[in-house]
Amino acid sequence: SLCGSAPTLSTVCGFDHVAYSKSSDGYYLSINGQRMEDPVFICEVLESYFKSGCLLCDSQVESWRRIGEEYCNQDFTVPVGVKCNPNSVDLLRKAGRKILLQSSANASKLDQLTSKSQSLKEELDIKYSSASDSFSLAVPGMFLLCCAFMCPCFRAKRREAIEHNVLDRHLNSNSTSSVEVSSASERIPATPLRIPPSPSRFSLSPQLTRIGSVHLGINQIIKATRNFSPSLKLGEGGFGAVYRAVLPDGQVVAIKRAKQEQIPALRDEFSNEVELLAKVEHRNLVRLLGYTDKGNERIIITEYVPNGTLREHLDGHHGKILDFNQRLEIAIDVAHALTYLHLYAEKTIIHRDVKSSNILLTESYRAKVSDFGFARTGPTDTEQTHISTKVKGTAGYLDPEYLRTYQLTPKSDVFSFGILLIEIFSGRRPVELRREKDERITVRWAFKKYNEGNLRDILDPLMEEVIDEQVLGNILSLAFECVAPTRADRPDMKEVGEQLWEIRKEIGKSLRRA
Ligand SMILES: Nc1ncnc2c1ncn2[C@@H]1O[C@H](COP(=O)(O)OP(=O)(O)OP(=O)(O)O)[C@@H](O)[C@H]1O
Repeated sequence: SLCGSAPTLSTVCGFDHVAYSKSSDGYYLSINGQRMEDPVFICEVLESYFKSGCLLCDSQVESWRRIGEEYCNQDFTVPVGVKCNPNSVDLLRKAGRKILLQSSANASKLDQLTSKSQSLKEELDIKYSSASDSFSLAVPGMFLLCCAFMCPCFRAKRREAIEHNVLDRHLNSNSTSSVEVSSASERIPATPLRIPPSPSRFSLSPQLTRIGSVHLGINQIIKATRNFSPSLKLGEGGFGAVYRAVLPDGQVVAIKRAKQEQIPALRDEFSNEVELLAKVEHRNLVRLLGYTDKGNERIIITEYVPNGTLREHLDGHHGKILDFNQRLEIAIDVAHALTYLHLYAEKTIIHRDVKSSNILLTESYRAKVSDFGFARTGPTDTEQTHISTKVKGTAGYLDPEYLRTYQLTPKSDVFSFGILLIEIFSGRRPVELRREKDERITVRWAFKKYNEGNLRDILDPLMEEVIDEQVLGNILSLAFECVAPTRADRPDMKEVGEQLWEIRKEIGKSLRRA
């Protein structure tokens, strides 16, 4: 069978190091040390190999063809005139250049960006155990970095995993969960800039017991939440369940209780959230009021934000649909919150998990950024441009450069914000696997529409207003700047906030003129 012969399925076709390995859960492909898993682009890329002539050089071409047939349900016929090309890297590069000439520089950047972030997104969705035996093949990086293959023999199992992890997460549930790539810290990124993981995650200090304005013992918390009554449960995230509670003085708070079974593993996350929340005070950030770190309980008490999450509103779960101005105000609020974290908090704070389910809304539709479970303090030393750390965050919002290098900077939040901005105005989640193939990656789909001049197609169809195309264009081009594949090309959060503010001012002026 194909899988039986899989370890001999080796191709030399370029310069990237690609390992086809076996682990306890089946076969997988990794490129330059990165495990890859991408059901969306897999067939596109396979096709591109055939078209380039790359796979034709491979004695295993028949096996590859069978993968195409079985996995993609497609017959990858080789285009007439294409011959085995051992230098297909050049060929692919030329193809790349042609694309570059055809579209704007941004278009090509975005192409790389979306494909990379998508493949890595999938990688994040499924955690693997480490590989046992492996072999290598080399293929053109430009395409392969974007994508991955699957052996048909592990297809069924993989599909199950993908369906479970990705479809459930993105389609069947209303929230997108945060994940951690636990193997990341073990990998050596290909960068001379890498520094050892920073010990800057400071531990709980005695002063912290004095933080916040709410001091409750565990018994008082049990009373306030009616023994963590399911009827008071607001939701559940990676850290644990969140309850609404009324304190004896009438104050309404949110109580976040760590999952019992995960307390040892959550210790870092708990202290992280507490310490960071304790240091921030901004009207667009959820305020920490108190915490309990006793015995077998880890509990955080925060300000209660009464109007649900941004994602729920985009899904129409709260009845009224957010109008254009409300969406713009929400985007500005989030930009302000992140600017504060990056620039004005006691230390640079990188949120690392900016997403629509972490944006809570007040009754007047002002946004508050919550969930600091993954937040990290940024570089402390002015010489230092980044910190190196495990990759954490949520699939679809993750900065591809951070994924590749494990170097975290505030620009990773800028990337997530760009994805969020498109989500806010399109209503679409970053990844929607139930859509047509070319619409699944929202940022890619939006960029195509934008380039074709069909800006209005991007707008959330639930919004009934007619939006000025110039305004919409300005918002979208800002979002595309934020999601530039390299952080150097992204604006910082302060500039983003200022640009959004300008856009709002322009809207005000044109309304006055009308
Ligand atoms: N301060 C709050 N006020 C009101 N509701 C809240 C508050 N904090 C959280 N919630 C509700 O509880 C839910 C779970 O929140 P939590 O921050 O634990 O997880 P999440 O962001 O949905 O997921 P993950 O932990 O995977 O990022 C939220 O979706 C929201 O509905």
